[in-house]
Amino acid sequence: MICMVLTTAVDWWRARIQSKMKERLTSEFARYILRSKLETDLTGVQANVSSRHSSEASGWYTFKNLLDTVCNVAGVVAQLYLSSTLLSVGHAPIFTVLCLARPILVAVSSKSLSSKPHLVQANDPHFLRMKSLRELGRPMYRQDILTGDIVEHICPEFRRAVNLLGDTDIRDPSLQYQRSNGLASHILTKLARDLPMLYYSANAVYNWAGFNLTAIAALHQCESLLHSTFESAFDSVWTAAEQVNLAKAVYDLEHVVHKMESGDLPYPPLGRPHEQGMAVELRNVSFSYAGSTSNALNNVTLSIKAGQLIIIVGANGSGKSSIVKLLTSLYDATSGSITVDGEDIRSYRLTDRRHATAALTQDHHLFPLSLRENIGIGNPAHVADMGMIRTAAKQGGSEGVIAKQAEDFETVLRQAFGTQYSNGVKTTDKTLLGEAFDKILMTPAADVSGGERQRLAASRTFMRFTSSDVKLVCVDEPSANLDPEAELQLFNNLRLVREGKTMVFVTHRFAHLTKHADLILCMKEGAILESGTHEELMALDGEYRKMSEIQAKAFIEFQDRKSHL
Ligand SMILES: Nc1ncnc2c1ncn2[C@@H]1O[C@H](COP(=O)(O)OP(=O)(O)OP(=O)(O)O)[C@@H](O)[C@H]1O
Repeated sequence: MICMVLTTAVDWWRARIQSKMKERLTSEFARYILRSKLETDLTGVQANVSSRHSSEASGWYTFKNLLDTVCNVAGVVAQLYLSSTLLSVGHAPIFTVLCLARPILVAVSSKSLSSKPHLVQANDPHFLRMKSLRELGRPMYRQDILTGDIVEHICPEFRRAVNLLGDTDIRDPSLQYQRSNGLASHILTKLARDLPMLYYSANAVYNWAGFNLTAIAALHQCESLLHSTFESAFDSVWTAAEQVNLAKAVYDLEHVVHKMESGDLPYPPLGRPHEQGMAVELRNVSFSYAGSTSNALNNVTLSIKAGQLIIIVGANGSGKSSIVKLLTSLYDATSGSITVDGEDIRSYRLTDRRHATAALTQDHHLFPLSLRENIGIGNPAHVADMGMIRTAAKQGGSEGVIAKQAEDFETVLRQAFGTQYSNGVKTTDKTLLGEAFDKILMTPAADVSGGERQRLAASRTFMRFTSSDVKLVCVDEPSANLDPEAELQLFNNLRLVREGKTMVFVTHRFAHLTKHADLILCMKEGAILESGTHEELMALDGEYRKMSEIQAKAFIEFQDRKSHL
């Protein structure tokens, strides 16, 4: 009775601290995983560094499994001791071996992928097609599917893929692997279970003097306990091995392929006054993206002096954005050299290089945070400074966008869902729960248009300019979603904060910018075709002049249309 009370008390106490420990360890691993993910370079993201095996819960389950293993082994030792005291000296080892037979057979014959290094790839074309078609149910495809009126095409195609797949086993590969044990080993393991019973039954018949009924009953009980403890001990040893691998995978995230090289030099270099902006030189730089067979940049040589305003123009795919990605340290050059203020770019600390550059592109996303934080985060040191945030909003042209939102600067676009589910409650129920559920589901998520998103992203970049660390600004066609007036305003505002910064503009609509440019680069097929000032390039009568004239024509047509309206 004392044992029972003690066990219950320990169990109660264990359940309480277990849930607390689980939450703590899981949150700690979640923080670790988040940091690793946030720090992964674009090269790492493209290399698709798998995080399939690294989950927040891994650490906890590893810890729990190791404890279970220790408990199970202790249980086995205790039960072996008990059975040996019940048996005469000669019988104890045989009885133990017979009890061990089944768990050992199960362990030897069972096949598990978990502790083996393995690779899995689905290659059945019908399975892959079925998966792809199933993806089309995601909300991101909804508009294309509705406007394309293709529901009636997708459903039969899905059925066709399923039919073609037939009876192919599509369960998890580890389950498929486990199943393939032969019938003989199956029968053998079943038989092994009865070995101890056979042994003491035979002994009871042939050696009845050495066995009494009480001993048999106690042994029977002991044997069942031993079976289950052995089995769970083996199980927990296997699972612990697997869990340790999973926990290791979380720590491996830290060694993710960060291909970007980082040096030791601080930037700006200590003791060197740095008021003018970053000076950059590219010498015979070639660059190709991971997995790509062709070069995005071929032997590019160019010199950007501190504080200059550079404009890069050229056809689609000519390598303009790739130059920006090298300048903003998103990638390293494949060959050739890039120097910043006279030193190899890779000799500077990567974090310093990133502090010193700011980029405004058309690929920015708004974070699921308040609009205030979305802008303020541009300069984390002043994330709560409403004065600076309002100025940045004005400069980026997002003041009006924010004023339109229900909660002004505090509006959160696409708030992450917390816990949200219902059980047996429908939105149509005329009950308090039904109404509450309806309200939860019907609260529309605030959203903005493409151009408005662009303005908010621009405001974040303006906020970033408030940091005196920024010495190079790269603006890569941020105007794709902006109307011409907003675009002009944005460029003018960007020029106004140019002081002490080198600026690189990539644009297709360069007419109003050229007069401010110190240098214009015209690119074609990954190389710089022409470079110089607007007048010099016009005099060359080449690609730049052609593009410029097409643009001027389009501009005149636009002005004509505007005056007619
Ligand atoms: N992530 C990527 N992976 C592989 N290849 C890429 C990637 N991004 C760009 N490329 C290729 O690199 C080359 C140069 O692309 P880049 O984006 O630099 O051109 P761009 O002049 O900026 O084009 P656009 O005017 O269309 O923006 C193109 O051939 C493109 O297909």
